[in-house]
Amino acid sequence: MGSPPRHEEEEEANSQFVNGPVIVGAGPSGLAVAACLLEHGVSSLILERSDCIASLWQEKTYDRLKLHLPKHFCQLPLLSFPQNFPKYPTKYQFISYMESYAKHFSIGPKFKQSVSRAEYDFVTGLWRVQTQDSVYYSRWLVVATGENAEPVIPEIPGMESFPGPVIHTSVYKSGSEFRNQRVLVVGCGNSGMEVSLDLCRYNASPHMVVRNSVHVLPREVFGLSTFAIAIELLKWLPIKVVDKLLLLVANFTLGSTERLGLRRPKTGPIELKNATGKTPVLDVGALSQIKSGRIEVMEGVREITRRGSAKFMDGQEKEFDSIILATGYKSNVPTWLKGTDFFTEVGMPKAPFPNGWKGENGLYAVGFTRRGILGTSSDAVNIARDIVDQWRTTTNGWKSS
Ligand SMILES: Cc1cc2nc3c(=O)[nH]c(=O)nc-3n(C[C@H](O)[C@H](O)[C@H](O)COP(=O)(O)OP(=O)(O)OC[C@H]3O[C@@H](n4cnc5c(N)ncnc54)[C@H](O)[C@@H]3O)c2cc1C
Ligand SMILES: NC(=O)C1=CN([C@@H]2O[C@H](COP(=O)(O)OP(=O)(O)OC[C@H]3O[C@@H](n4cnc5c(N)ncnc54)[C@H](OP(=O)(O)O)[C@@H]3O)[C@@H](O)[C@H]2O)C=CC1
Ligand SMILES: O=C(O)C(=O)Cc1c[nH]c2ccccc12
Repeated sequence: MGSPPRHEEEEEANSQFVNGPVIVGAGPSGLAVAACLLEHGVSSLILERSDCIASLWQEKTYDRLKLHLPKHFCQLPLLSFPQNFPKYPTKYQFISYMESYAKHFSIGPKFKQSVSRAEYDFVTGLWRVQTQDSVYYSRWLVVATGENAEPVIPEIPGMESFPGPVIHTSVYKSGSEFRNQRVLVVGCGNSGMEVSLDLCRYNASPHMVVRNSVHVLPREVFGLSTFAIAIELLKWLPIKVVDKLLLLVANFTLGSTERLGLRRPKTGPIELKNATGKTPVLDVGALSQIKSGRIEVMEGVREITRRGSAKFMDGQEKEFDSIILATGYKSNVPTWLKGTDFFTEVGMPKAPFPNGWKGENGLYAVGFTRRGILGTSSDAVNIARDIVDQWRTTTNGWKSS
């Protein structure tokens, strides 16, 4: 029996130099960067932990999800949505667009490659990117793992002893699994609102926890997208004024949300989005279910009991069959990217938009703008231009010196 290979020999056998950037993540952001690079003749290697592109959309979203911004805000650079898509495409249409996008540019990511560590080697001037089976070396590392890489699971006392199912919205598919159930929905962002609405359609009884304040805006006003109106107004007016107008319109069309238990933050919706990343809820029907009492708004949860009830901050106690955590997502960058202070401890670029796309030594970040696909597109164009400029001053990606 031969002795087992030494660590360095093993690494040697499974390592490869990538003549172009390594992109981590085959979501919209990774694909957009790859496409913009190919447009200028630069190829790249995408490493993706799951076995498909756009895995967030394919595997972690509910059946009834539609884009809630009009389609022209959600398309990637260089290829538009098909003409026949509705104003608010379904998730299936969005996925089919992403599939055609990858096919159009012949982008073939390496699947089932979870990046566990990446760091810059100052000696060789290369990024060393480690997955479970290989090590890749490249001059450029593009982080495209997204703001929604991992679910946020809150620590609620007693939750582990709840007798029924406790799931995060990333595994919720449809209310059909919760028919006639009393369901505690923790969180009131877009996911909490839309899951609660979906549950109503299956005759479940959702109780939605609102521990704080929330801005709810109509998705449309007089047939025009509220988001599009805001973008237009921002070209002429300061944020504070646009926020005032949005709130006027929201109060006019939706009525006061405060009396429904949905207190508004003191800061306006766009100012808050810019400062904290907190996305306002764009209402697609949940509010009318709250008004009719079919969705009950509850205060923060104090404790979950092993008997299957939840105790709330206001002293109420209610029994539930299931719990759905609509508590949002987080970046996973700090778990695998080492030796750089470009990202904060929660895995977001330190530099504010629009400057968070470029780090040092060939490091880039795409899709961390808290501006959805719109932000992704802006980052992808900037990153590709920057890398292509370097590529052109080198031979085959190597410095010609
Ligand atoms: C329910 C929901 C609805 C949304 N709706 C909209 C909308 O209507 N409009 C809009 O503009 N935005 C929307 N968003 C925001 C969403 O983040 C973007 O649409 C988009 O998916 C971001 O793309 P991304 O490529 O940056 O991230 P992701 O789509 O999350 O892709 C990141 C990829 O990286 C992979 N990955 C992560 N870690 C690793 C690792 N260590 N190694 C290898 N691969 C890794 C993941 O598997 C994933 O495939 C929505 C988000 C959610 C959760
Ligand atoms: N149709 C669409 O286009 C949709 C888009 N999205 C997008 O996906 C992204 C993620 O949205 P979402 O999943 O809603 O996540 P968000 O981060 O937007 O919302 C999380 C919610 O959970 C609450 N929360 C977190 N922890 C606790 C806790 N311990 N107890 C009680 N409440 C808690 C938060 O409250 P607090 O504010 O107090 O922290 C907040 O209300 C957003 O950008 C959203 O716009 C989502 C669904 C549909
Ligand atoms: O739905 C989302 O999560 C998005 O990221 C889309 C989006 C980008 N910028 C916004 C501002 C207000 C509401 C939604 C978005």
